Amino acid sequence: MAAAIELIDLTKMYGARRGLAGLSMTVRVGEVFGFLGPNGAGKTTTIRLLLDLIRPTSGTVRVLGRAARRDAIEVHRRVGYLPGDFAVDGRQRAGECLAFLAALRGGVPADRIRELADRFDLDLRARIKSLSKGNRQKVGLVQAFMHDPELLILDEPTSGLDPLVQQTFLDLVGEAKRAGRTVFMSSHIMSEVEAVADRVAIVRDGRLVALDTVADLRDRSFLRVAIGFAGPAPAAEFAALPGVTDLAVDGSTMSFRLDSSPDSVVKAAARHTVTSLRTETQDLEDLFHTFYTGGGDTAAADR
Ligand SMILES: Nc1ncnc2c1ncn2[C@@H]1O[C@H](COP(=O)(O)OP(=O)(O)OP(=O)(O)O)[C@@H](O)[C@H]1O
Repeated sequence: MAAAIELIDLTKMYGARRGLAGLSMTVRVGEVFGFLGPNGAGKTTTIRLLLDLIRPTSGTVRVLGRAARRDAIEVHRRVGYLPGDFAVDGRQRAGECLAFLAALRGGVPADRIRELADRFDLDLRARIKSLSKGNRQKVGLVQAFMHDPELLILDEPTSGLDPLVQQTFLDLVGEAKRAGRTVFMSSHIMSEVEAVADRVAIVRDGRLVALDTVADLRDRSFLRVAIGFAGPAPAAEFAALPGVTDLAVDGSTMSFRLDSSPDSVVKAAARHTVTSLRTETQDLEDLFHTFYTGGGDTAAADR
C-alpha cells in the first residue's frame, strides 16, 4: 500500500459556500506531510472529511487504503487524530481523561501515557478546565500519539505551544516517522513544518496551489538585486540578461529579480561604475506568502 491518504477530486459545499473545490492529492505511507494554507483555505474541512466527520459533496476519500466513509470504524482505530478544537469534559483530571480515551481505544499502557505527559511536562492530576490553552493542547497531543497509530492526522498541532513544547512535539513526529508512521499535519506557518515535513501542500480557496518537497520549494527561491550606477542605469542591457525579470529603474538605481546564476549580471555591471549593490534572497516564507496571496507558480500542484 503506497498511499496513506488519497483524495480524488474532492469537493465540499456548505450550502452555497465552498469549503473545497476539486482537491486531489496523495500522501505516501511513511512521510511527514505539511498541509498549509491561510484562514478559510479548507484545511479543517479536508481533515474532517478524512475522519468522516462530515461528508463530501463529491469526490473520493481513501485513508490507509480504506474508504473513509464505509470503513470509518477501522480507519478511526488505526488513526491518531488531534482536532483543531480539542474539547473534553473540563471537570476531569488530565490523567482520567487520557485513561478514558485510552480505554475507548482498547487500552494503552499507563507507562506510555506517563512517558508522554513527562515529555510534555503535563500535570496529569490537574483538572482540564484549570489548564491553560497550551496545556490543554498537550492533552490532545498525548491522546493522538499514545496508541502509536499508523497515521497521525493533526489539525494545527502547534497552536498555543511555546517553543520548547513545540520542539518536544517535533521530536515525537520525528520518532513516529522513524517508526514508519505517516504524519499529516496542518498549519498556517511554513517555519513550523519545514523542519520535519518531507512534502508540503499549500491550499487556498479550497484548491491545491502547490505540492512539493521542502527542498524543491526552497530551490524556487530567487534573488532581488538592486544596483546603483554613477551614470544612467543601463536598463536595456540588463533586461536582456538570462534570468533577469521584473526590472525597474529609479533614477540611477536599477532593481530586478534574478532566477539564474549571477555571473552575467556581475560581468555586465563590471562594465559600468557601480556605486551601490544590494541583494536579498527570497526565502521560503516569502515564497509561501506569494502562494497565500494569490501569486506563485501553480504548475507544481499538478504533480
Ligand atoms: N460548518 C460550516 N458552514 C459553512 N461554511 C463553512 C463551515 N465550515 C467551514 N466553512 C467554510 O469553508 C471554508 C473552508 O473552511 P476551513 O475551516 O476548512 O478552513 P481552514 O483552512 O481550516 O481555516 P483556518 O486556518 O481558519 O482554520 C471557509 O470559507 C469556511 O467559511
